[in-house]
Amino acid sequence: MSGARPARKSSGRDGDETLRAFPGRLWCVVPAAGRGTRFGAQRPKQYVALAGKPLLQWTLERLAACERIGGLVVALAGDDAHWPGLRELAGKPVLTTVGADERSGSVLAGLRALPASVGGDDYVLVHDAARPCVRGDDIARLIDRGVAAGGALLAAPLRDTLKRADAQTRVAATESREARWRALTPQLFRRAELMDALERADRDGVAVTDEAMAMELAGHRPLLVEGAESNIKVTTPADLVLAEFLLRGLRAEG
Ligand SMILES: Nc1ccn([C@@H]2O[C@H](COP(=O)(O)OP(=O)(O)OP(=O)(O)O)[C@@H](O)[C@H]2O)c(=O)n1
Ligand SMILES: C[C@](O)(CO)[C@H](O)COP(=O)(O)O
Repeated sequence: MSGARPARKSSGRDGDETLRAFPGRLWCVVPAAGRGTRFGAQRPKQYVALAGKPLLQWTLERLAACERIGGLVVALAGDDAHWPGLRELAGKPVLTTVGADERSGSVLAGLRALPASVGGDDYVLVHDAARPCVRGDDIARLIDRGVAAGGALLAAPLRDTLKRADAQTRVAATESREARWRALTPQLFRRAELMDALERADRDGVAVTDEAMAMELAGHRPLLVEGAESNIKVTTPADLVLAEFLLRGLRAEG
């Protein structure tokens, strides 16, 4: 990413000349306002170098390359000093807004910053900036099955034996892995329903860790759509090594 510019709240007017999002394609909100505490780098992990580019650049490029996505809204930290001022990727508009102290708040800010042309009943995607290895075919399958189901998320079935630990990190119990899945992103919901669910969780003081949790609390039953195990979330430095390996494989696939 070229020279950094401070994050600023984009209004619909900012990208009017490119807001003609590709007809029939969905907008994607990208929460990218985290601090990367568990990663422990000098800069927020979304800006650490990954295969020669900032991690966030990979994620945004992979989303913009997806045929089914028409525009991106990136929620940035108010003091983000690394954002390069992108306004377009692959001919698709890139808008920004200021995120919040929690991921759910950043997602809500992104939903609010979507162009007015995105109606309340329109489906939108939410994808972590920290997941640079997402596959376009997974996104397409999520959209096709999620729209039919009224909302969905990519997920991976738990394949390891699951242990619960006591305070001394010793096995307290072995938990069933039957019907247990790991939630991934993107997650796909109607704009208004998701905003209502997130606002309701916030009012109720419930800390939701993904969009589907907020939707479940609001009475919805999102569909799990199996996604690639390679769609990892970069949380610690060890994940970055794996992400570089996975990206190389994705590039080899073309
Ligand atoms: N207040 C926040 C917190 C997180 N995120 C984003 O949500 C995604 C998943 O969050 P996580 O992996 O937990 O990132 P961090 O919160 O930065 O990591 P940590 O918890 O280690 O600080 C990331 O793309 C992150 O930038 C966000 O937009 N706003
Ligand atoms: C949204 C998510 O990636 C689904 O697994 C996860 O909940 C994010 O958690 P984090 O602690 O904010 O990284």
